[in-house]
Amino acid sequence: MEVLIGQTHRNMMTFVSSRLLLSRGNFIPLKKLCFVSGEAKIHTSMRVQSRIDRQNRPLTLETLGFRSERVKEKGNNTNQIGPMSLDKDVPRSIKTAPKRSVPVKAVSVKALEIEGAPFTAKSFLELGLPPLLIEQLDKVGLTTPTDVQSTAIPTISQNRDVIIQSYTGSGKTLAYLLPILAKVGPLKCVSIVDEPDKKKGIEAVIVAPSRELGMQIVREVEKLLGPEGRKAVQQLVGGANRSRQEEALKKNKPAIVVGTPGRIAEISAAGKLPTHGCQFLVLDEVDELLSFNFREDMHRILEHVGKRPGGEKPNNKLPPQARRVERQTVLVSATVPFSVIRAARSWGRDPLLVRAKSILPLDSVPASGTVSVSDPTSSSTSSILTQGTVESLPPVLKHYYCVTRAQHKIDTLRKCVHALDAKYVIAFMNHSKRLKDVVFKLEARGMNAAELHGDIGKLARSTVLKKFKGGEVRVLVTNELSARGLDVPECDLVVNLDLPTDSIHYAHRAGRAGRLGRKGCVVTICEESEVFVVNKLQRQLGVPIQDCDFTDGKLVVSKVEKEKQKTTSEVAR
Ligand SMILES: Nc1ncnc2c1ncn2[C@@H]1O[C@H](COP(=O)(O)OP(=O)(O)OP(=O)(O)O)[C@@H](O)[C@H]1O
Repeated sequence: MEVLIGQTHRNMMTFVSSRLLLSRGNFIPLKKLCFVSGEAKIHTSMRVQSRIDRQNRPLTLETLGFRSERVKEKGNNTNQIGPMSLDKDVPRSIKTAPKRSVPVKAVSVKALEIEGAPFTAKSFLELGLPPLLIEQLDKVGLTTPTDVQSTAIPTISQNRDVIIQSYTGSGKTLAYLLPILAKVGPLKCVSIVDEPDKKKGIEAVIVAPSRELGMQIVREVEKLLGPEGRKAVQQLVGGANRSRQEEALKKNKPAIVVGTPGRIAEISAAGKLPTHGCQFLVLDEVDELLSFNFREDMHRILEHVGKRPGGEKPNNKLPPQARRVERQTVLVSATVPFSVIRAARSWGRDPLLVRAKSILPLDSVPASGTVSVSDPTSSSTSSILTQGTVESLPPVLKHYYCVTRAQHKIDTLRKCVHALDAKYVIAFMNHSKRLKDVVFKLEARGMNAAELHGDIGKLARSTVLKKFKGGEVRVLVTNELSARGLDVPECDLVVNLDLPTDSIHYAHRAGRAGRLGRKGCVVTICEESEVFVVNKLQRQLGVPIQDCDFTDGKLVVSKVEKEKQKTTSEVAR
């Protein structure tokens, strides 16, 4: 069961009984929603389901402990950078909800008695962040929160354990960083006074699965802290000099550390990371962090960062959300398989699943099994097994596949880049040994390319990334290393030269393009014998992947595909 969060006036949230499907294209204010009985065929852009809390009261922002302070907006902002300003062709409702190409049957929908919800905040001011932080956001040109930021910031501010799930490039990093910076470090709320005698340790630990992602998060924090405050954050990523990191910890006494599991666990085991009083533990790309490779390090981190829930007894005289004595755990990913739901339940206290337009208490999510999505290749509304990839793809991304022989793949890639006139291309392969060969062949045909993978050393990795971001390299040929978190906002084309292993890997690779509402394409170049895998992927992801070719410098969608799409849209009508 889920809760719909919509735009109304009195900053309150409530729930809808039954599943409600809204028409794609226009965002409908909640108070305008009404009963729909029987079966109605409507395009779905958002699923709304009911949720009743444990005491059988409807879950509202107030039951979450949130009291919104509407703050008057400060005049007109000329430097507004929001999803809307990035891709003017696409209405907000499409950008914030994944496309489903097939009509689904709506069951009866009850009237909504909602008059207010703060989640369509128009500025960061509305989310209760401290003035110093708002000022800093303004300085770096950030004024409008994305939808997932509008839901996650107030929820985390109310000390809730959460899983943040939202599609790639939707701004999840700031969704957890801002409520942390509101309580920790030099930009925190002035009303938070440190106890004078208390020895200050690390107050927030952020874990990421790769060095690149870790450094990207550090840069984001440093950008907000500014030159004076940047010592409040320390990177603890692998591959960097450990003794320098330990010295910096001792000298600067940072409030926040960001790092990879191995290095954090190593320094913690050496007794040089004072995290026992830590307030926040964030696991970014949590489904990856749960993998076997990280098991031991993650175990140490979970045991030693802050107090685990269930230890000390909370003071019942305080209001519910002020009672918290243990660490707050925030899990983040675009893809949330059931292993993450199970982990959140065992590591957190009454965790919530926070999405761009909904908040879902985890105790209402089934322990295992199916997540219902519409199947784009059939006209039925069958429930299919997904691997947590529902709503993981940016809605504006277009997906294609092109069939070719193995020996023609690189030539097809070159044609694809020209046909789409793509400027920032990331091409994924499964084996790093073959990357060099692809780069060589592309360069031989006059296309600037470079390889990026774990074996080239950290300095070379940084240089290649810098060149790619600077436009010097047009095609970045890489492996799974770059699939998660890599943020190159200009990336307009992702190519799968090898098929990803599953829909989760497809989603993360694809999400390097079409970031924050920008246009982008994903092209999977495969052999005839692999087409069934592409079909399976599109079923699991709930997006159409169209058969295409590159002829006379243009992308041509196959006739059969066009017919299929036509039939689909007729059924939808
Ligand atoms: N409110 C905002 N206004 C403008 N730009 C933003 C805003 N929030 C985030 N961004 C920018 O959007 C881009 C994508 O953000 P981010 O990397 O946090 O996405 P993500 O959801 O974590 O993606 P992924 O799942 O791929 O890691 C970044 O360049 C970030 O600086």
